[in-house]
Amino acid sequence: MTVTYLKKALRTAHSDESDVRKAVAGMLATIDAEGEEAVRRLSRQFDRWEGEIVLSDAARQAAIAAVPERTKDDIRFAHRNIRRFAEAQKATVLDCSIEVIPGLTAGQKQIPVEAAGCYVPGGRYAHIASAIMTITTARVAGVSHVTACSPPRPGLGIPPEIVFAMDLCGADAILNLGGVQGVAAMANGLFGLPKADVLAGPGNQYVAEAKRILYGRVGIDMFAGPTDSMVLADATADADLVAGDLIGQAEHGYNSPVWLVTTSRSLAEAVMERVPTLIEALPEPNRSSARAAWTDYAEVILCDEAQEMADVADRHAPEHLHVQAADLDWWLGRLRAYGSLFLGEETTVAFGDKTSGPNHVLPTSGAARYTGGLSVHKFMKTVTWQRATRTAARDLALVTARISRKEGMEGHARTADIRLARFFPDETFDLTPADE
Ligand SMILES: NC(=O)c1ccc[n+]([C@@H]2O[C@H](COP(=O)([O-])OP(=O)(O)OC[C@H]3O[C@@H](n4cnc5c(N)ncnc54)[C@H](O)[C@@H]3O)[C@@H](O)[C@H]2O)c1
Ligand SMILES: [Zn+2]
Repeated sequence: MTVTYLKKALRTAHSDESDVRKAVAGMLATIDAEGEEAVRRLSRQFDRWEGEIVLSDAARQAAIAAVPERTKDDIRFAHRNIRRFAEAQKATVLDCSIEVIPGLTAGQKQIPVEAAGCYVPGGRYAHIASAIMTITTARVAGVSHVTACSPPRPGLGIPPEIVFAMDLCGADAILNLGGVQGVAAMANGLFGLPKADVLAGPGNQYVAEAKRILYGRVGIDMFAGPTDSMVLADATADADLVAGDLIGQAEHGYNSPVWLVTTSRSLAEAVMERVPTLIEALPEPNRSSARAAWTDYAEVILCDEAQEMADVADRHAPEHLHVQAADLDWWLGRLRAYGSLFLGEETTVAFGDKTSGPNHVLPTSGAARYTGGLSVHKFMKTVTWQRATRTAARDLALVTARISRKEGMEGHARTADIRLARFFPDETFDLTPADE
């Protein structure tokens, strides 16, 4: 491959992994040992929060009353779209059954988990949309109990718009908790709430690492840490739109990579020229985040042809992938690794982030190589069942006994033997592997 880096990243999402891992593992161990007391202490330490942990009904209603009507309508619009999309997904998650051999019927069933814990990030921005994405999806999947948590603002608690969204989307309980302590409180079932079976939601590197370590004890949606975005653009793309889209996503945080991959040197140069102006025009603290993300993490990659651009995209496996190039159907057919794909300049990643329908909780740091984003499936278990007639049991028992003996598993073999003896007392069977 002959790609040319017009700009190279100085750091990657994996640069400071081991420090974060150590810090988070220590915090989780403390919470395991000391429970709610440790959670309160960490909440004081990281979020300067001294107030109630489980939001009371009165506080919930007070927050809802404080949200302007237009904001409520906007949140309802987004909720409707995200719910409609999740419901369409749910309709594709089906039970099935077949007769595998005559008399042996087997099937799969979809069972939602009992309890979900939804993390709504909020350290820097008030991620209203993350509340909608996680809680709505859990509800559509059929989860019985949904807990949501988000970092409280010192002295104020969770921003009222987030509380409104959590309530609208169906959160049973709301915790004034962020970070590792929020994730652990939901996983461990502290503060009188059920233990979460699945944790979902994006967050910073501490949140993502806490979920990763807890995985196994609980299910998680995926590794969803610092956000990343790639734009694939050819000579037909509009440099202003491309530059704006890159910097728009770079404001997420100092460690949010954005990548431009293009076949057009002149487009790349035009974008790189516009970027500094766009960064400087942002308010603080967004400006500092975007500047750091651009300086340290961004890449601009020049390719010879579209096929090569697609290969670069597949290797990065970006969370968000935005094609601003000719022949959108070709790209849709060709691209293999992304969390969510945006086709054409009429849409943009921010539409997906906030309102359009497909989920915005997506795999980051290359996790799109092996998983898609949050969907109803992540809150459901595909389980299987089987039942047999005596005729089918006869065929199955013979083979099971012989394979079990080949494996050295005599106990297994005897569960087959006894059935043959019970169900077919007048017959004799050769239950040793044929070649012995
Ligand atoms: N992948 C996605 O779908 C997606 C979507 C939206 C946002 N995001 C990401 O979510 C993240 C939001 O980050 P945020 O920080 O604003 O909010 P956050 O809620 O994820 O994290 C805030 C919490 O981090 C904890 N914390 C802060 N510093 C710490 C430290 N030194 N040690 C231990 N814990 C510490 C605090 O307890 C605080 O409550 C961003 O990285 C953004 O890119 C991802
Ligand atoms: Zn975004």
